[in-house]
Amino acid sequence: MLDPSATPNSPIEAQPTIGLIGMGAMGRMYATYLSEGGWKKIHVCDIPSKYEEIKAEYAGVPGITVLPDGHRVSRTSDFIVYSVEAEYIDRVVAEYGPSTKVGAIVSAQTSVKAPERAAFEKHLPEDVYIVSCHSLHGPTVSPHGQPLVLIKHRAPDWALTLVENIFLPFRSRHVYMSYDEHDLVTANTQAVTHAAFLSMGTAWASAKEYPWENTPYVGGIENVKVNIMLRIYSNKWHVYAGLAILNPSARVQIAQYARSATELFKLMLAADEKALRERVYKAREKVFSADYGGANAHNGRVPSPGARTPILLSEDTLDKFSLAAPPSPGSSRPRSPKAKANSHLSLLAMVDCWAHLGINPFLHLELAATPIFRMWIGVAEYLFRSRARLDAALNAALYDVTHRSDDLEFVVAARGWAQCVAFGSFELYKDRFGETAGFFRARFEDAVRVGSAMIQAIMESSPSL
Ligand SMILES: NC(=O)C1=CN([C@@H]2O[C@H](COP(=O)(O)OP(=O)(O)OC[C@H]3O[C@@H](n4cnc5c(N)ncnc54)[C@H](OP(=O)(O)O)[C@@H]3O)[C@@H](O)[C@H]2O)C=CC1
Ligand SMILES: O=C(O)C(=O)Cc1ccc(O)cc1
Repeated sequence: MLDPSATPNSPIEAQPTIGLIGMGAMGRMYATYLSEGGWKKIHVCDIPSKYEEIKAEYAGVPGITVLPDGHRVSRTSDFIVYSVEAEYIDRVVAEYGPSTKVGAIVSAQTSVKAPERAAFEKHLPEDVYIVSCHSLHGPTVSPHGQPLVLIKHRAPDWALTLVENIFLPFRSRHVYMSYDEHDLVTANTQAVTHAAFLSMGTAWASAKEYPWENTPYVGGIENVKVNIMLRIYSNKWHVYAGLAILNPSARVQIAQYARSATELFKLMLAADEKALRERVYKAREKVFSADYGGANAHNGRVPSPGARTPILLSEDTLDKFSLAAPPSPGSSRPRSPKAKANSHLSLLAMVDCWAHLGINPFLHLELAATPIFRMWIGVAEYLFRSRARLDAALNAALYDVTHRSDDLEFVVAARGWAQCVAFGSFELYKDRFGETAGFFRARFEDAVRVGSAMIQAIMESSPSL
């Protein structure tokens, strides 16, 4: 093992060679920003069979050299980032890790860190350092201003400084965590949020319903739900499967989400107004009151939700980000009919789940929120901040039976996703994901475009976030 105290200053030259193993969506995004940021020696590879194709694609791109495989990248690079499927990280590090250049710094983009850490500790030589990373956003979101988690696991200070400098072109906000903290935070934020959106998508697909065509629900925060659901289903299934199945904390959160949805739905079926109101108000108090002190609240550093500007824009502004067909020339689209309240089971269950698990979403919002998690809190606070809106949802949930079939589909979907994650089956996850994604595929292109514009507008409207 290198002695960090013996190497107080970086022995690596001013233009380090940066290695990227895995040139999928994230590897490519890293290559683009590092190249545009002026780094001159970026060695990249994907699996050997894609060598010629990637070489042709990157011919002439400043700074980038495509190599045939991870051995060549590992042997020649001072800083290496693996951006491969979480499910394969052990296999890939086992193969290329032993080729790592002496004294290099090794990192990975994996969304769940437990298997990555195990792979690094098992397969990397002792004379290399580990400073890992995780960009908390998808490949189509600009990294500017987004959180970039940095994990100094086995390294001297200069190595962390070097990694920070290499990533400067991203203009991301660096967030420092340990491997364990990372997995707990991302279980609380990403995994359970994705479970909610995956369930919405599966419920709509099972009901053979395109939600943007279902007029009672179209517009406002419903646009946020639909756009984000589609954004998730248009991404790679393995990203969501990995961070849910391989993160032990995530199972607990996802199971609680399904339990919350089921229990609330049973109260709705029984028309037990008293119990439902008590439970939902209690959750609201716990999650949204200023003096909330849940298990994850850190020394009173929790910002008061009442003191913050709400995350979401007005409903009128959100109406613009719709996937519904544009009005024909000369006619104006009627204002979205919002008179019909939605039972909002997916949101009631989310706040109930946060309350049960002692998760303070606002603390995560400050430190390490992905854009999707940010939107989701925004939707939840939109409903829960207003007693009138919340009561309208509860009345709809209890007494408007037209919501029952959608709510039933949602509960079945949430339970199915939770069971799939609990079983730890990548195959089942892939099949479930693919089936729902197939139902929505035709709208992915539009959804990514409209969703990116919506995320951008929401970010710009709340500069403090
Ligand atoms: N997409 C996202 O929103 C985010 C993803 N992440 C994480 O980043 C990592 C990569 O995700 P993403 O880029 O989206 O996924 P992709 O599937 O787009 O990219 C992964 C790439 O790694 C390649 N690969 C697999 N094995 C090897 C190997 N032995 N040598 C070289 N390349 C290999 C894959 O090839 P093949 O396809 O042939 O298997 C693929 O091209 C994942 O761990 C994910 O959790 C992190 C933040 C955001
Ligand atoms: O914002 C989200 O939650 C996304 O879905 C995009 C995403 C996916 C995986 C990550 O590790 C980080 C971000």
